Parts: sequence; structure tokens; C-alpha cells
Amino acid sequence: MRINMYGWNQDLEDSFKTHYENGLIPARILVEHRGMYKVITEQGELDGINSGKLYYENDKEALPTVGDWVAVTPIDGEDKVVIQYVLPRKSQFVRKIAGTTTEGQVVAANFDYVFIVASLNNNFNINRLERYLTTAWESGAEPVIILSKADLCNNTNERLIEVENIAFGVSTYAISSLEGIGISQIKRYFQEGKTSVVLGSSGVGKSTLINTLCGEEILKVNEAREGDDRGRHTTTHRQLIILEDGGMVIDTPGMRELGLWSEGEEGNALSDTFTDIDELAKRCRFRDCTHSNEPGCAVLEAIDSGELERGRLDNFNKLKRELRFIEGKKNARVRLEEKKKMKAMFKKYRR
Ligand SMILES: Nc1nc2c(ncn2[C@@H]2O[C@H](COP(=O)(O)OP(=O)(O)OP(=O)(O)O)[C@@H](O)[C@H]2O)c(=O)[nH]1
Ligand SMILES: [Zn+2]
Repeated sequence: MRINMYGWNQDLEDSFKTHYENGLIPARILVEHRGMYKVITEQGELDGINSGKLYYENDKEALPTVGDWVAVTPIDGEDKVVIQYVLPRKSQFVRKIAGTTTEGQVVAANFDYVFIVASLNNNFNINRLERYLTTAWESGAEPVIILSKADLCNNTNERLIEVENIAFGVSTYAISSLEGIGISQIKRYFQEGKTSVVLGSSGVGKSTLINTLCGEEILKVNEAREGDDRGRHTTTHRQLIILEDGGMVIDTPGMRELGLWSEGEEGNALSDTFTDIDELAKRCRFRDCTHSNEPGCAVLEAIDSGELERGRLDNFNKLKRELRFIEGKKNARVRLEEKKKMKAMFKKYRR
């Protein structure tokens, strides 16, 4: 099948049975632009529009996004399909919608790897990297760390050790797109049927890397502005790009401003990023130890003995506070919605 190239597999095929019975066919969203879509189907690339039901959908997270697998109805005699259902996502990035507190918009879905690109020049910042890593773990996909612009760095090994300390077990590569260093090692992630997203601050070389992997210039690279080494946003629409060797990359401008967003309980993403603190905490005397002043706290002991850096615990606490804050807001929204529902119900009964 043609869509196998885009990652369609037996599991998806099996889950589609009832949709087939209802005359629907599978499609993957390649481009999204203001509610209009380009999708790939067995018949090739077609335009897509939302069904009335999706059009009036209130929950923005339920709307189709780039990377989504959807069930569509072909329209006879037209190069167009109507999107009826979004299939369950195996990974996603949610961006806070500007101006609202907790409402989210899914900016990419169903990717296998999250590439976190951080530049090895003087903008290198381990805390920022750690935050990207948390976001990556929360998406449900596998993070891969790319330290870019290795040609500008003369202490790459030190940096690699620094990264290893915060990102246990995460594959990390130092590369230079300009000099072709390390590129062959990361090519293996971009095989046919595999989808990646690329995260990282502006100017770290994301577009340059994608172009290098692609073998041609599909994304525009802005030369760094004078006076600083940051580039400028060049991509303007959401799209899924097929690379030379058949791998796919989702490139969306929204992803670059991704804020912290916790899906479900805060615990998981935190402990994925802070495995060291998590391990130590198992040895604390109290199970609910906050590692602030409790007797028998293994985390504080590790700081005293120099095994753990104080800054690590500070970052841990900071991230925890932020995640709690977002959680709290989400709960507040749920409470508000419940309240509205109750009100509506009471009104009905009063009449
Ligand atoms: N020295 C060096 N410069 C690089 C390398 N890769 C990219 N650059 C330069 O870094 C600048 C920014 O590169 P981009 O690829 O546009 O960065 P980006 O991350 O896509 O930036 P945004 O589109 O703003 O998010 C450009 O001037 C590139 O030429 C590298 O490996 N070494
Ligand atoms: Zn403790």
C-alpha cells in the first residue's frame, strides 16, 4: 500500500475495520493551514475538509493536525475528502493557545522520535535542554538529543558529559551540518515509515539539519543576524516532509514556542528527566519526603556529600512547581465546566 510509506501498519489496519465497513478510507494529514488540509490516501494526495461534526468541535485538541491518521469519506468526482474521525494518537505535542489559560492545540501527532537540537556554541544552556527533554518525554515519543554546530566548539566532550548527566539513556549526538560531522549516525532514525519532529530554539540549525538529511534545500535557512548568532523563524506552515531515504519530518512553527504542558499526572515526565533524584528519593526515610528539611533525606545527603549538585534539586523543584501550576489551572477549568453543567441542569429543572 502506498500509505505504508507514511507509516500505516498492520495495527492501524486492524483498528480500521469498522471504518472500512462504513465506507471510510484511511488518510494521513500532511499539511494543515487554517482548517484546510492536504492528506495522503491510497489514491494519492487530496484536499481535506472537516466534517460538520468536527467543524463544530469545541475541544480543540480533538481536531485533526499534521501527522494524524484520519478516517475520511471520498467525494465522488472530486479530489477532495471529508475528514470524519481522528484515530487515537500514539504521540502528540500540545501548545497552549495564546490568550487562554489551559486550552491546548495539538500541533503535531504520531511521531516516533523527538529531536532536541541544542547548539554547541556559546548559547549552550543545559537547563533549557532539560526543559525540552521534559516536553519530549511528555509527548509519548522517544527523545534524541542533537548537539549542533560542533565545528564551533572545542570542548564537545565536556558538553557530552554534561548532557549525559541530565539525560540518562537518551541517545546524544554531536554534529555539524556544515562539515558533515555525525550526520551518518543520525540518518538511521529517518527510515521509511518513521516520523520525527525537531525541537529547539531559533537559530540552532534545525532547518539546516533537515536540509542536510534531505539532500536538498526544502527549508529556507536564514543567515544569522549581525551581532548575534541566532537565526530567524523561516518556516511558516505546518507540514509533514518526506526525506530522501523515506523518513518523515514534521515541521511546524508552533512547536518552537512550545510551553510546558503536562498530560495526565505530573509525576511521570518529572521522574523521566530526573532519574537520579528519583533513585535517591527511594532511600529517603519518608515516602512523601519533599527533600527540603526532613531527617533521613537521601537527596539532601547526596548534596552534602557532593554526589548531587544543588542546582539539580533546584531545577527539579522549579519544574515541579510549574507542572503543578498548570495542573491546577487545568483542574480549575474542569471545575468551572462542571459548575456550568450543574447550572444548566438546575435551570432545566426550574422550568
Ligand atoms: N557553524 C555552523 N553553523 C551552522 C550549522 N548549522 C546551521 N548553522 C547556521 O546557523 C544559522 C541558523 O540555522 P537554521 O537552520 O536556520 O536554524 P533553525 O534552528 O532552523 O532556526 P529557526 O528557523 O529560526 O528556528 C544559519 O546561519 C546556519 O548557516 C553548523 O553545523 N555549523
Ligand atoms: Zn528526601
